[in-house]
Order: sequence, then structure tokens, then C-alpha cells
Amino acid sequence: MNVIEVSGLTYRYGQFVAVAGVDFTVGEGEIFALLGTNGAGKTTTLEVVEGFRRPATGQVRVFGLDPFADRTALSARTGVMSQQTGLIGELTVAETLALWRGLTSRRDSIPELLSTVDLAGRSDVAVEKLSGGERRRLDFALAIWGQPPLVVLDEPTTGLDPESRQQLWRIVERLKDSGTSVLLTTHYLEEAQALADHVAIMHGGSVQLAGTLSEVLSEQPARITATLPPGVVPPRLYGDLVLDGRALTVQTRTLQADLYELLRWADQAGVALMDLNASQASLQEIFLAIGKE
Ligand SMILES: Nc1ncnc2c1ncn2[C@@H]1O[C@H](COP(=O)(O)OP(=O)(O)OP(=O)(O)O)[C@@H](O)[C@H]1O
Repeated sequence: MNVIEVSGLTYRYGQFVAVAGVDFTVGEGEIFALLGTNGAGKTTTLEVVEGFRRPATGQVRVFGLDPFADRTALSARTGVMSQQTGLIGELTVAETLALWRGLTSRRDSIPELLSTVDLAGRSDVAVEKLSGGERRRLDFALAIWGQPPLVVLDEPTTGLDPESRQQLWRIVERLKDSGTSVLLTTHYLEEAQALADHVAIMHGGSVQLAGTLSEVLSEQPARITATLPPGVVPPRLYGDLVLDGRALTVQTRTLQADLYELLRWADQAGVALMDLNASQASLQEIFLAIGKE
């Protein structure tokens, strides 16, 4: 069953079309990453899904409900982490969570959650005295409070150090393993590549490319690189083979077959291929190609 269904979503700020006909679905227990250039319309899309904005046209359903009309009903089942923190500076971390406990129908243990987000030692510290990364982790704790079946995270790892980012990824993966669906935006493409089952890349208000991670990655050719011994010329087997001095590069959509041919030739010719590397295109290359269009 799909937890989120978005079809033909359009959103305007006055005359400006920020989201122009976006379609996507997020299944149960799936991590879906919405990626895109600055101003692509990701936050606006998330805010429509969260029920804070009413679409100009199109249909959005979350657990089969209209998020704008049924926001109260959905808030019990949806944890949200926005880009801007809505925390009260004077309250301590523990008081913030206690306040939250009174506002939501979901149940959780404050000490356990603080330990999950690595804030156990900071529970008596006022929010205004937390570092930026600690505040983000507190925001994240509120979003996952009581383990809702859907969590929506807008750039959750911006401002976190690499260790905290990886820790947050592990928590997101654990949530997924227990059946929670996660819709997130991120500017860290390696994060999407590590976490997401499905990705959609937005640009100028539209989704330019979407699919499973492997479908999206297969949009760009894979690459084989190696350094050849001096004076060795490879066979002209490949359409996209480039030899720059001793540096060999092959762009290919048939990575396995081309790699096999190259290795077979090297073996038969007794050629040692140095620095041999074969890899799929990265999300970053695909992202940059879309941004240039
Ligand atoms: N309140 C607003 N009023 C007018 N225009 C807005 C408003 N909020 C956003 N926009 C515009 O709508 C477009 C989409 O903004 P949005 O914040 O959804 O993009 P984004 O993909 O989340 O960007 P970023 O990656 O920079 O956070 C941008 O051009 C932005 O300037």
C-alpha cells in the first residue's frame, strides 16, 4: 500500500509556480529521497504533504487522507522535521520533550529517545545553549517521537558533523526496518545513495528523473578507468574508449561485458592494468547533468 500518493501537484506563490505537476508515491517501509537544486520546490512539496499548504491543482493523499483537510488526524501518524526549528530557547532539552509528550498522542520514553539521538548528557541544557547540530538532533527526536508510521524530514543532516550524520542514517534505517516510511530531502547525495530506495530529482518545480536508486543510476553510463603500461595500445573494442597518454577511460552502458573484454584482452596480451577501476555513475554526476539542462 502507498503511504503517500502525489499526482499532478502544482503549487503557486502568487503568480510564481514553485511546483509544476509533480507525481510520486511512497510505499510502506520505504525511504524516498527528494533531491534537487536550490529552489527546485522540494520544501514546498514537503509542506503540501505535511498539510501546511493547499495545492493549487493535483491530488495529494497521505494514508488515504487529504493532508490539508485532515491535518489533525494525520499528525498522530506523521512525524515532521522542518528546516527551521520551532523550539523554545528557554526550555531545557528534557522540558522540550516533556512539552511534546503533552502535545502528541504518541508515546515514547524521554531517556531512551535522548540516548538514541545522543543527547542524554544534555537533557538539562537550555535549547538556546545547544550547538546547531544538537538542535537538529533534538528536532529529529521530536519527529521520530513514538515511532510514527510516516516521518517527513527536510534536510535532516544539514549542519551535522559526519559522525552525527551517519548516526542519524542508522536511526532512519532502523525506522525503515520496523516499517516506517520516510520522505526526506537532502543536499548530500551520498546520503541519498546510502539510504534511499527511491529518489526523485527536481529542477525548476518539476521532477526530472525518478525511480529506484539503480534505475536512476543506470541513466548515466558506467565508467572503467585504468593506467596502461608505456607503449601499450588497447584494442578499439569500445565506442567510448579514450586514451589520454597512458590513462584509459571507457564510458559504457554494458559494464560487465566491456570489463570482461578488457580483462580478457589484458590477460591474453600479458598487460598489467594498473589502478583498474569500474564503477556505476554516481548520483552526483546525474544530478549535475540535470542541473545543466
Ligand atoms: N513564501 C514564499 N513566497 C514566495 N516564493 C517562495 C516562498 N517560499 C519559496 N518560494 C520560492 O519557491 C521556489 C521553491 O522553493 P522551495 O523552498 O520549495 O525550494 P527547495 O527545493 O526546497 O530549495 P532549497 O534546496 O534551496 O531549500 C523558490 O524559487 C523559492 O524562492
